Amino acid sequence: MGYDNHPTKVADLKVVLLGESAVGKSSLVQRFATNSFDNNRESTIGAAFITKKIYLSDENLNNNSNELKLINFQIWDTAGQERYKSLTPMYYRNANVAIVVYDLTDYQSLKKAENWVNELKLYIRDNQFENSSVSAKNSLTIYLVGNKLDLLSIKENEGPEFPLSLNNIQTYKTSALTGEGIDTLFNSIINDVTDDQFVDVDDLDFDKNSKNHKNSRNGLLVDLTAGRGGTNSSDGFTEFGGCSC
Ligand SMILES: Nc1nc2c(ncn2[C@@H]2O[C@H](COP(=O)(O)OP(=O)(O)OP(=O)(O)O)[C@@H](O)[C@H]2O)c(=O)[nH]1
Repeated sequence: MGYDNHPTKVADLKVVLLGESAVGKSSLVQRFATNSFDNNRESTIGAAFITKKIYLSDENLNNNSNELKLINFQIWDTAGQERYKSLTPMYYRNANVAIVVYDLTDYQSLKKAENWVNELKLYIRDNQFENSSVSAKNSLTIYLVGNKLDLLSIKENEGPEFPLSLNNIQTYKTSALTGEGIDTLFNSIINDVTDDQFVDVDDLDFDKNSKNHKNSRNGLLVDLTAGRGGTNSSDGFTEFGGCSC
């Protein structure tokens, strides 16, 4: 099957990034979206919104049904500065995935990540209480990410010791600077998307004329035309909407 074919199934995946300021949330998103890194990134104001399409190639699928699946990542990159904290529930509400980021070289940022995980657990508990039959479509999965792996020397230990409350959370180590660990993190997120999160394209108004530039990366077909918007002072976007980055 050729990849000029259109996807047969599509899943919208709402992702939110949370964590202390300067741990590298925006840099992780940039690495994922455009496989690039910006040394002079400015702190996010409010939140930034980025979209990214990932096509799942045949070898990613556990069946021989000639299906091409598409995951539409809708990523909210929140500002880590304390003054924006009260806005954050607005972004994790209705999210499918929360990526809680800390800096592997900064113990305080791990404590902050622990606070976020506890807040998210309370949200999940209350949400499940309200909806007794929660499907994967409307549940929230937490991924804990220690970033700046490149700053840990081989001799050093594996980063700060984990508080017990974080023991049952999936954890990953990344470097937005080198790209190490980014594919592992996002492949896990993709693998955790369940069948009931996909809808048949026949049921959607899919734009059959859209042209996507696809690139093979670790078995995934990656659409390099990521869109972004939001209020990040470094790129000057002041409203939501698609533009190339
Ligand atoms: N060495 C190293 N530096 C990184 C890495 N990721 C980000 N940085 C740097 O850390 C600083 C903060 O990165 P950001 O991506 O802006 O951090 P943030 O968590 O989005 O910060 P806020 O927007 O304030 O919440 C920048 O100077 C980045 O260049 C990494 O993996 N390794």
